[in-house]
Amino acid sequence: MKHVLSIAGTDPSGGAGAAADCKTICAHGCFALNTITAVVAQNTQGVREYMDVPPSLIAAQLDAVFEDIPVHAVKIGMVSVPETIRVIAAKIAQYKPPFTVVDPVMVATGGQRLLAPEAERVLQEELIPGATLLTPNIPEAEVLVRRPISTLDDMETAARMIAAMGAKAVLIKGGHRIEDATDILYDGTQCHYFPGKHIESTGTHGTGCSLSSAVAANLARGLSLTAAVKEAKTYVFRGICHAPAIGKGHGPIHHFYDLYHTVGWE
Ligand SMILES: Nc1ncnc2c1ncn2[C@@H]1O[C@H](COP(=O)(O)OP(=O)(O)OP(=O)(O)O)[C@@H](O)[C@H]1O
Ligand SMILES: Cc1ncc(CO)c(N)n1
Repeated sequence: MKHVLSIAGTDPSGGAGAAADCKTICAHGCFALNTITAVVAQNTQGVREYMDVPPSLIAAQLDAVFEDIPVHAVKIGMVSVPETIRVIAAKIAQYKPPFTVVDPVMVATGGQRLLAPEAERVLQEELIPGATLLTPNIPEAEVLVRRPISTLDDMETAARMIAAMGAKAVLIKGGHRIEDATDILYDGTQCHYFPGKHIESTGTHGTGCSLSSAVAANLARGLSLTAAVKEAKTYVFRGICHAPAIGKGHGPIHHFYDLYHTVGWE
């Protein structure tokens, strides 16, 4: 069985962050490991407040996992402040997991910031260069490239520009588009399109967390980057289609726990 580590903030309403990551990783037949970066009081209606976990405790969590259990892939989500980013980057450089998928979480669905403004540059300089794959949504990509993105051509250009910042590959997610939900992957050589219909739904809380965790799990399972992204997008699309009506705001997607059956623990 493959072990996938989520490094993320919490969501007590279970739709985003560490909870979404764990559900997704388990649904992909992998074993979910956790490191918490911030304790967030949020629900389907928005973020109320949060407290960052001290960097020494983040380091201790990561040491506890890496010294004990082989990690086949890592997914990094909410990193909040420069000190959090620096400690995670140092531990990734120390333990060198085979795959590191970075979701550069900046703003929650309700508009609340989850990344301090002064952390944007640190994320770009210290976390992007170690990433196997960076998965910004359109607003996050706009912050990174400092220009507006509206067309698919803009997305392609942005993906190439972000790859030039040091990520091996970049997936710009199209969930914020209105005409469709096409995602574009730049793999360091060429762009691949992952077309998708935009579904009008309130069950889209944590789609980004689930997508990046699904890609990390698929890479750990041995899929190629393009296959890992294709399967992950299908997983999230189906999750939105079958979203349970939970909460009064933007609810979670459905997770398919019967997708992969583990027949042995090798
Ligand atoms: N309404 C939608 N219809 C179809 N696909 C969607 C929709 N919303 C998001 N997706 C898909 O879900 C994945 C995540 O994309 P999105 O742009 O929503 O990420 P995000 O903004 O980081 O998510 P989060 O809500 O967790 O912050 C992508 O594959 C995207 O195409
Ligand atoms: C902890 C956390 N990470 C990411 C997001 C973005 O969906 C969120 N709302 N909360």
